[in-house]
Amino acid sequence: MLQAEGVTKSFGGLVAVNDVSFSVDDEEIVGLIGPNGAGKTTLFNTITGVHPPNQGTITLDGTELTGRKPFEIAQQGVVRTFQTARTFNESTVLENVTVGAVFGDGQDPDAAEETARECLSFVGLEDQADAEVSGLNLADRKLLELARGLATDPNFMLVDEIGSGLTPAELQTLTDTLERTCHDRGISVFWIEHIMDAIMGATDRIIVLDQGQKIADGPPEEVRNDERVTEAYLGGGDE
Ligand SMILES: Nc1ncnc2c1ncn2[C@@H]1O[C@H](COP(=O)(O)OP(=O)(O)OP(=O)(O)O)[C@@H](O)[C@H]1O
Repeated sequence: MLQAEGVTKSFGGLVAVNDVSFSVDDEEIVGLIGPNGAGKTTLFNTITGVHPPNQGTITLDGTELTGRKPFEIAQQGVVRTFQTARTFNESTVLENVTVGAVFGDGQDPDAAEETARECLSFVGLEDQADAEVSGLNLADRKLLELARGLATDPNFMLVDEIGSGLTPAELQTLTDTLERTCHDRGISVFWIEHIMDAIMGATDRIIVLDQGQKIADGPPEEVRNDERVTEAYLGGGDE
């Protein structure tokens, strides 16, 4: 279980994350939403060690993550996927995922390739193993990003706006893959997404931030009908 207590992160005078406490249980898939500038990315950065909190604590299965370096946090099994897939375009799909297993999980090359093939199969990209990454469409790049994360053998996955730019069918495939990641592989998923229908349909619980503060935390249908959440989005304007 990931547990955050009273996490605060300021940039100069701006309090981007303000006294936020929450938990993500084992094998739980939790959405993180909120208007632009609410503090979602900053909260992710406090977990991964990119921007350590000024106050508060973050633990994973009782191990203190607060104040540790990003690579140490990654070694604890916390992996993050990015909005824009950070892949090596000149290499093949299989090589990209193998790198995840070698550097993320310390596997030797043969074991890493076997892990990579299994992860590609899990996300449905096994037929593309030998394709160059530069030839993949956007949806497949996002699945590749997930496979790379899975190859590091994580127990906690942070997913950052992976749904943008996809067709409804592609989004459904991605959402199903995230749900299977959580429920079949036992990996907790903490997922920032702006596409409401996707996140409402796929998550066990949703946490809502507004202006750095947590304003709701509950099942999707409860959050959808929460007055504070509606107000935050109306006030936020463009979402
Ligand atoms: N490195 C930084 N230096 C200064 N201010 C920052 C930094 N990172 C974020 N902020 C500020 O912190 C606030 C929260 O930003 P953050 O990116 O976490 O919001 P968000 O909810 O992820 O927004 P979006 O949905 O637009 O990505 C914003 O006011 C932003 O300008």
